Amino acid sequence: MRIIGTVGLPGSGKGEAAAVAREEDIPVVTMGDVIRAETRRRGLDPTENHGEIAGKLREEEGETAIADRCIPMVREAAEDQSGEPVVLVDGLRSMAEVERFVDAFGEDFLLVSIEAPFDLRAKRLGARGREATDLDREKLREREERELGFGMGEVIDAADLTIHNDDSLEAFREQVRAVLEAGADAVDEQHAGGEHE
Ligand SMILES: Nc1ncnc2c1ncn2[C@@H]1O[C@H](COP(=O)(O)OP(=O)(O)OP(=O)(O)O)[C@@H](O)[C@H]1O
Repeated sequence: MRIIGTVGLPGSGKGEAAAVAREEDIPVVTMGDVIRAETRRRGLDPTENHGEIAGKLREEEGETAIADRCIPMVREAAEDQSGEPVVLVDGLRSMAEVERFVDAFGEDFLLVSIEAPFDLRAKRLGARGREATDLDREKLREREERELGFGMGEVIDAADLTIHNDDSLEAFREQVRAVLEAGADAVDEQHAGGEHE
């Protein structure tokens, strides 16, 4: 079994990595979806109250509230597969969450950091234009600081391997496919990264 967790600042390419997994029929558990579902359950608007509910869940149920809800979903997605199961978990944000996944899956859990410089992420998000914040560099900075406040910087530093997403989209997708197929072994073969510059 291989459980691949991704971490990355806004616009780094996590959604794109999840799209590659889906194309390969690899199930994706999106931590943000768990928060969106909870926001809706509380009768609130997921586009406006997402950050607030993420914080509330952690306050009410502890730091691993979101990871705790994801783990049974990951197990179920793995059990549904024949052969060697692979599941992608999109969007880990704190070391408490990482530790929860390591407790649950041990060596089968691989933490992958997706990295790109701020200007490139701002440009790509501007082109994506999915949310109002995509077009606003200041809002991007604010979002980034909030994420780092949850401890994302430590998670990035703790990653087992790094994919540098500073080339073409096709080059990035190729690296993601290699990691999905071979896990950490993909790094030596594909030069998918691993060293911080
Ligand atoms: N190497 C690349 N070249 C060009 N465009 C890219 C590249 N990587 C990602 N993109 C595009 O940049 C945008 C941001 O990527 P993506 O949506 O995957 O980021 P994300 O990490 O999921 O961001 P967020 O956390 O803000 O949702 C998307 O439109 C994606 O298609």
